[in-house]
Amino acid sequence: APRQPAPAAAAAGRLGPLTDLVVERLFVGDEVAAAKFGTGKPIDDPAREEQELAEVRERAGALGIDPERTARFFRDQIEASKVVQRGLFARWTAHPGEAPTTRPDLAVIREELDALTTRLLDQLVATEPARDASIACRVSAAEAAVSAVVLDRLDALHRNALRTALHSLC
Ligand SMILES: O=C(O)C(=O)C[C@]1(C(=O)O)C=C[C@@H](O)C=C1
Repeated sequence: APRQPAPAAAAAGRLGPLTDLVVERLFVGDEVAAAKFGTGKPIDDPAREEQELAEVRERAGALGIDPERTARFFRDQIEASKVVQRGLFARWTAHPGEAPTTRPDLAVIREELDALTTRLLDQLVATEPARDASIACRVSAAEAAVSAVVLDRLDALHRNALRTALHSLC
């Protein structure tokens, strides 16, 4: 069964709180997979993605952070969710006994994703000065990622997804 989305444990460093939200969103990907698996509903929903990206571009502008950079960050989060979903679909197809037995409501899950978007935007604002092209940013990102992997006990699939999610952070 997919892990229930829970607040991630506190990852280390100045990018820790942002990374915790990123991990929380990855685990919502488990819920999305459970909502779609066996229904014929495709993992990719380009219209929903465009709506999410348009929304964050607009809100980024209002928050005083770069709209295109913010959209790129969310594109990475969406791609990471798809890494999780594809991996779980493959796992559940190969091992039907591991497939979820209850199907969550995608509409409810999307409300959770929308709530996470607001919190992620707040953290993008808070970390904006730290997210430059510096070595210090990369060290902070690595510190946060490594601690999240350990504290949240991320398996190989979620570790890969986390790498995708943090790809353009610095
Ligand atoms: O809402 C969905 O259907 C999801 O699969 C979640 C999500 C996302 O991460 O926001 C990921 C892939 C889809 O293409 C659209 C959105």
